[in-house]
Amino acid sequence: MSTKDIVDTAWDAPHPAYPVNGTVIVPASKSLTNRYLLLAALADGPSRIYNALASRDSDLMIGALRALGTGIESINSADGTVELRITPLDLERELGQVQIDCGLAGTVMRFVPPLAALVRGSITFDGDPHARLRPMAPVLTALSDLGVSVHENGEPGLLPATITGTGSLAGGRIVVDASASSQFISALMLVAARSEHGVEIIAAPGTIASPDHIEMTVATLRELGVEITRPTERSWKIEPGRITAFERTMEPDLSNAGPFLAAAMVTAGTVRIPHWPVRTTQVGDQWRTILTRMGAQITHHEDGILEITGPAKISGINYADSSELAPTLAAICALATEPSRLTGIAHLRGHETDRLAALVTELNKLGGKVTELDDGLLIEPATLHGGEFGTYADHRMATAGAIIGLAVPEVKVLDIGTTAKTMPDFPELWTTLATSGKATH
Ligand SMILES: O=C(O)C1=C[C@@H](OP(=O)(O)O)[C@@H](O)[C@H](O)C1
Ligand SMILES: C=C(OP(=O)(O)O)C(=O)O
Repeated sequence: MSTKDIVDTAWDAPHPAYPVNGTVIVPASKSLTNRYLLLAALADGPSRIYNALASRDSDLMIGALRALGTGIESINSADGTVELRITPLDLERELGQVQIDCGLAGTVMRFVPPLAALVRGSITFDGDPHARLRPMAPVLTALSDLGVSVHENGEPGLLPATITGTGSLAGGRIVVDASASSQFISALMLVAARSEHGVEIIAAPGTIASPDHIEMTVATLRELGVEITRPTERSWKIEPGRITAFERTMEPDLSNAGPFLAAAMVTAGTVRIPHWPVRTTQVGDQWRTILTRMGAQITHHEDGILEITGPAKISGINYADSSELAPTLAAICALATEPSRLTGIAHLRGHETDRLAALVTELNKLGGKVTELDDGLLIEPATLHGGEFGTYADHRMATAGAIIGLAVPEVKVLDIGTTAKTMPDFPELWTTLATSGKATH
């Protein structure tokens, strides 16, 4: 059964009788693929992305960039990976009126509007029903502060919105509230080098959500020749200049590696993930620290394979700023023998769904003891039972439900097809891993 056929049905989460023992090739990083795609559109020549992610979020980014005039050719390589050949967009071209579907992709709804300010045309952004609830105000306000014409077509600070680009962006100094998402700062950074005078971005007082993702943006830009300085700890100055065309191979998505590592954790099994990078800007590299603290044995072999063996009993953890790892981590914590406290994740209320509310509701429905905190979750040990696990169009809720189902019989995950956002092959990869232990017993 393909992922498409199982959308909207309850999926019987595999519940193996044996610890898992398998190797999983994890698809490419969403955050890296979508950053490199956007930068290729603005680069000083044609670029190539090897091992690109093929998923709903990357398709939406490709669709948005093509609509703005970027040439993108997708080639299926003999080894099963996807190569993208990108010809940058022509900022002189008159585009007229363009509609962009953002789906539920934060990287499309936040990263592409600043690009729309650089082209010539009237670009309208909209998305899934839930996309209309995700915060947009800081990026729209920043563009307006930079002199760009922004029209909010619905509720203020939300999609749909129209940006009218004139083919150039003067640049300047802006204050951005990044407490609801790091993507507001990343979005402005990604296009800033192509402005006339550069852009200085100052984070407004308060928390900065998912700061690791801003570091990823800075590192990616610097690697392509963009000059960025840090006037203060809370500001970034991006100088005007070229973005160098490139050829890059995408790393596996280490956040999406999380559920497979979790499979080893919750069955006391062993999982191997090839191509784990030695150095990376991905937040998912934190799994090595997090899961070791929770009792796993983890080895990063010289050939690049990360191997994890789960413990007999999972320890609890107090952890701050787990960012997009939080739903997966919460599922592991719900199966731990000690309490856990996940903090610094208030902004998850504005993700694909209100993830704090969704995790409390769905884990507690299965007998869990999860309490919502101001900025996170308290997860106490409890004996879980089977039942339906709702996913609210959120790919990470779906994988969280699958993790619980691996350890608890008769869990049914609603709309497992939502994993297509970043990992369309998840059901097949998961079922293969879930049955991988048998051969060894
Ligand atoms: O820049 C990115 O690629 C992302 C930034 C983070 O967003 P928030 O800062 O909104 O958490 C993360 O959760 C999201 O999955 C991807
Ligand atoms: C928050 C996430 O996605 P988005 O890029 O849509 O913000 C996520 O993938 O966990």
